[in-house]
Amino acid sequence: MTSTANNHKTCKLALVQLAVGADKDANLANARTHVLEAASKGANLIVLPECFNSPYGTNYFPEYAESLKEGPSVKALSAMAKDAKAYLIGGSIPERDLTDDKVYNTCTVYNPEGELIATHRKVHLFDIDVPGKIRFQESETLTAGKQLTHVDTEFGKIGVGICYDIRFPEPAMIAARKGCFAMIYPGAFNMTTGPLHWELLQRARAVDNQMYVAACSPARDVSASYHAWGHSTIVGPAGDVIQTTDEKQSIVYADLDLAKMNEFRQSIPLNNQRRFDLYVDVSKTQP
Ligand SMILES: NC(=O)CC(=O)C(=O)O
Repeated sequence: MTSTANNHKTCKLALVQLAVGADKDANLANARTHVLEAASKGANLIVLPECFNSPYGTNYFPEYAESLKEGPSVKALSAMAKDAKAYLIGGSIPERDLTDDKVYNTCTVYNPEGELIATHRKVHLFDIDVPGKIRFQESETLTAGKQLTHVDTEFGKIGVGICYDIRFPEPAMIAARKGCFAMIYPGAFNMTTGPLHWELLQRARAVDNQMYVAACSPARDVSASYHAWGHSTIVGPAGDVIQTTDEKQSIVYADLDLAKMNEFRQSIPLNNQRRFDLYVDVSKTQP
C-alpha cells in the first residue's frame, strides 16, 4: 500500500490467471506459488479465478464440492493470504453446504491476517444455450446465492461478483452507490462469449459506475471440456483497459488509485446529476 500526497491510499491489484487441472491439491499448490509471487511484486489485493481448484463443468461441481468449514481450500487460502500479507479474493470453489447439502459456486475473501472476511455465492447462475456453440446449465447442479457482497478493506469497500453476475448491471450499480471503489469478478468466459462480451461488460460496468472493474479468468486448457477465454483484465473508472493479458498462465497488475478515481468523478460529475425524481435509486435495494 502507498499513500499519495493528499493521503489517499493506492492499492496494487494482481489478477492471478492460473492454469487449472483435475488435481485439487496441485491447483491449491499452484495458487499458493502465484499468490506469493504476486505479493513479492508488491500486490496487496490479489485475485484468483472462478473455479480455481477444480475443472469448470456441471459434472465436476458436486465431485469437487467441499464444506467451507471442513474442506482443504479455505485453510489453504487463509494461509496464502496470511503468508502474502495481502487481501485475497479467493476466486471461487464448488462449495457444499452441509446444512442443506446444496452446492454453490462460492468466492471467499481474506484479510492480510488470513481471516475469512466475506463469502459470495454466485447469484446469477450461468444457464445459456447458444445453438451450435455452447450450452451450459449451472442450475443442473448448483444453487444460486441469495445476497450481494461488499467487503470492507483498508483501501475502501469492494464489491464482489462471480462471472455471469457481471452481465447484470444492478449489482455493480448498487455497489458503486454504496461506496465501493471496485467491482471484482472471478470469471471463466469461453471461446464463444469471451471475444464478444468479456471486455465489453467490464468496460460497461466501469464507465456506468465510474469505478474500477477487474475480472480474473483461469488460463485456457484446450484439453479440458470447457475452454476458458483467459484475458484477465483491469479496467479504470473512465472505462479504459489498464492491463490485460492473453490466454496463458500469467499475472496482471495495476495500481488502483482512489484519488484519480475521485478526480475523474469530479470532472464528469454523474453522481451529482442523477435524476432520482425520474427513476428509482437502486442503492436503496438491500444487498
Ligand atoms: N461462466 C459464466 O458464468 C459466464 C459466461 O461464461 C458468460 O456469461 O458468457
